[in-house]
Amino acid sequence: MTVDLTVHAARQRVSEPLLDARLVVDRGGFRLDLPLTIDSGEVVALLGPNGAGKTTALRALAGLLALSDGHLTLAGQVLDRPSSRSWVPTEQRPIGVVFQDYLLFPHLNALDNVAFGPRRHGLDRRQARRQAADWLHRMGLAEHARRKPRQLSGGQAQRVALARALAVDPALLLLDEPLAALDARTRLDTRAQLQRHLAAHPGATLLVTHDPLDALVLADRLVIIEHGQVVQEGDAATITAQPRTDYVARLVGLNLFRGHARGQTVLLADGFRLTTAEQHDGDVFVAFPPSAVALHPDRPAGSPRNTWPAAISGIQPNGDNLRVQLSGPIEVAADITPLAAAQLHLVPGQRVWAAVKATETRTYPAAPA
Ligand SMILES: Nc1ncnc2c1ncn2[C@@H]1O[C@H](COP(=O)(O)OP(=O)(O)OP(=O)(O)O)[C@@H](O)[C@H]1O
Repeated sequence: MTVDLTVHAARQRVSEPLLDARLVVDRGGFRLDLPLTIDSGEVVALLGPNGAGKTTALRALAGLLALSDGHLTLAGQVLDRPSSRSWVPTEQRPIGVVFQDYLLFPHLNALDNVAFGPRRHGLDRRQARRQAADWLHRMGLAEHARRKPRQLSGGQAQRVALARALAVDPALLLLDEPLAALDARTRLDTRAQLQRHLAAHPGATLLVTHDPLDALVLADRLVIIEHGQVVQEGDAATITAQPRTDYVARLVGLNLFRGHARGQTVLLADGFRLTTAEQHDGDVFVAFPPSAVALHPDRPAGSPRNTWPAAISGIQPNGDNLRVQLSGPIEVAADITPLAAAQLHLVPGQRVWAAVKATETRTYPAAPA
């Protein structure tokens, strides 16, 4: 009988996510209420605009902020549950943290920075250093072991910080904007290396980032929060195909409108009508990429298109193209080539005609599936 129960309990444990949390934190007038589960080996990216609650969530997980309600369970251990007054302090949580600005100890060399974690977890100096040397080797930093942080490049320092976090074999790895402080080139290399190390990490990983590319490359699943609440969650392909808020649409580089569909016509709240390729009935989102928006000096001929007069409110470089912000009956972004911009003599304030083919739009129901 006892054996059966044990087996049952073990099976239950296997099917449970490694991290199982509902993070409720009240801070002044702000409330975070974030259900969050992460499986072993899974990388989840937490995205959101400024002030959405990402740092609050990280701090609650790390034990730097107490939950007001909800629970936080990691590898079967309750780390924080206000209702049962359960609380495990930061230093006893099996969690590794990598911050944007590395936070390495400036007076310790790379080896001792990495050895710090294992030392704190009870290994003696020699064992801790051996473990640290092994991690530096895996990170391709063996020859930099004796260097102080100021003698390392940004990318190297970030890898030392990652080695330090992983050296304690954490059940949960927290990455707070880990690539934000790096220049573009280093970022590319470090992102690729990080991807390899995360794939090998058996624990759960939560990556907080503003950068959609980091999230798309590094994460298995995206959780997007706004005002302390989840607004969208899923894999990159689903979110990219069907954004559900303006923030998510901008994140994935799409123009997004909400309206009421009847057949191939969608009536937006301000009375503007968009013609779509697909037929729908009811509340829908209509999305199209900036590259689908064509600009013309005069009203374009041919009618099965959406056309409207617009004014140019901004122009910025965007990769090899220019991203043009348009105001008018609807606000959209358009991507055009520098050559087209020169031919149209585009300047802010100028009036143009915008056009989007119905076949370039995607329409999907606004009520969550
Ligand atoms: N020490 C504090 N006391 C009270 N409110 C706070 C405190 N720190 C942050 N807040 C509030 O909590 C909310 C969430 O902030 P948080 O820093 O978690 O957002 P974030 O998503 O990390 O933003 P960012 O991307 O700008 O770092 C904000 O409304 C902020 O004003």
